[in-house]
Amino acid sequence: MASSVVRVDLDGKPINPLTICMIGAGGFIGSHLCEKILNETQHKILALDVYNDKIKHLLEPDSLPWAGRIQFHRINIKHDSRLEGLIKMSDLTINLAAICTPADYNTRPLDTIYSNFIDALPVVKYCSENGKRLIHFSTCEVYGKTIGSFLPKDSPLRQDPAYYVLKEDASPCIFGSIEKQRWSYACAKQLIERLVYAEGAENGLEFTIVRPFNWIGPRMDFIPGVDGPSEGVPRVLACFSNALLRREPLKLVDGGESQRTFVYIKDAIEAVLLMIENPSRANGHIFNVGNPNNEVTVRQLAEMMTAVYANVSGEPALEEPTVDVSSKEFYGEGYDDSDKRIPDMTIINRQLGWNPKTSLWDLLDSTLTYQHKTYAEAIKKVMSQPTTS
Ligand SMILES: NC(=O)c1ccc[n+]([C@@H]2O[C@H](COP(=O)([O-])OP(=O)(O)OC[C@H]3O[C@@H](n4cnc5c(N)ncnc54)[C@H](O)[C@@H]3O)[C@@H](O)[C@H]2O)c1
Ligand SMILES: O=c1ccn([C@@H]2O[C@H](COP(=O)(O)OP(=O)(O)O[C@H]3OC[C@@H](O)[C@H](O)[C@H]3O)[C@@H](O)[C@H]2O)c(=O)[nH]1
Repeated sequence: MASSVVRVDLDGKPINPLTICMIGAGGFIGSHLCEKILNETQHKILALDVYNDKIKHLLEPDSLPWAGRIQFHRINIKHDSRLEGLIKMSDLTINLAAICTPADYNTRPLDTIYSNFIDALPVVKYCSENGKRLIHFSTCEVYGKTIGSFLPKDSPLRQDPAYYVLKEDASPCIFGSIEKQRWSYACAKQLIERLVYAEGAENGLEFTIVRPFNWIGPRMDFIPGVDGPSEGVPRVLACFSNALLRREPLKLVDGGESQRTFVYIKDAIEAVLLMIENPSRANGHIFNVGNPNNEVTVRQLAEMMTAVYANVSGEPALEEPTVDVSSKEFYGEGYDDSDKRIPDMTIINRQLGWNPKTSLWDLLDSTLTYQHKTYAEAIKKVMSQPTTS
């Protein structure tokens, strides 16, 4: 519950209640951010999205303690004249709306580019023209590949952090060729970052850019055939959860050699709340938000999730828990991958004093407990239905 004690910022100054226009509030990150803001602050939320399933529990019933502080607007920002008015009514806009599943980047590159660049343009423009603060969600994918990935496999320099740690103000953005349409998303996100940055430099827009590094946890994406299309391909957490729930082998794309750092959504959301409530420390900055201590290869992630799920569900793991697939088979033509993603934490540490807390084992334990509770019965039902041939 939000306490009546006056909240203070990192410099000890009282925080006035804000009205926040949150675009994409019905998604994975948005749902956790809404929950946190409603539970712990007095801020008001104008929640914009095309869907609200993931925030239904925050909207109903009317007797909820924060009922007057969240208002849902079913809006597609591609074409809705209400957008500017809602931004004008707010102190701060947070833009989370995007197509952000890799399976779409090379198969629906136009939708990906429109969603991540063109559709975000009016949001930036309305904030700039109306003197409103903007927190824009970008991605760690803007870094693309590491410099180290271009070194010979046996080069000792590959072990040198200078060749792989990703720094907001120093690392280059390295993408593949245009035929590798995987990079359509990263490229669109990079251009909108540059636009936001330029609005800050030329027109004084007060902005913060967030680069999430694989935030994971409950409510991420969908389970194909249960709360999303059967043929849909979500991000890796939901792909692996789906396989575990169905007792099918986890698919390792191109050997599962790529590396990722995973951060627990609840840790990451704390960083976002610090940005919201400390504008003087957050404005004008780009922040990596990730957990450099939680690095694994995708193969290791599969092994850990298999072990944790066996524990959570009480069902023994499959004898052959993984299977290799090529990226062409899994994602189609034009897929490419980031090799390694370690966030440098200097800027977020210095400006906001934020550090992630949760280990990968712990976050997988709570997330897979949620997946099992939420989906195990539904999957049994789906799997017992006769398939149409
Ligand atoms: N989850 C991560 O680890 C991660 C990593 C890097 C970047 N990001 C970025 O963070 C943001 C949120 O990601 P998420 O994981 O919550 O994704 P998500 O898909 O769960 O949420 C995005 C939400 O935006 C909504 N949306 C999309 N287009 C819209 C439109 N035209 N009008 C209104 N609503 C629209 C969707 O319905 C969805 O609810 C995205 O910008 C994404 O690129 C996330
Ligand atoms: O079933 C699967 C799914 C995915 N993978 C692999 O697992 C890795 C991670 O895949 P994810 O689906 O989580 O997506 P990525 O980490 O590549 O990109 C994500 O990162 C940052 C965000 O901007 C986006 O949410 C998304 O682009 C990739 O190497 C992918 O090839 C598998 O091996 N098997």
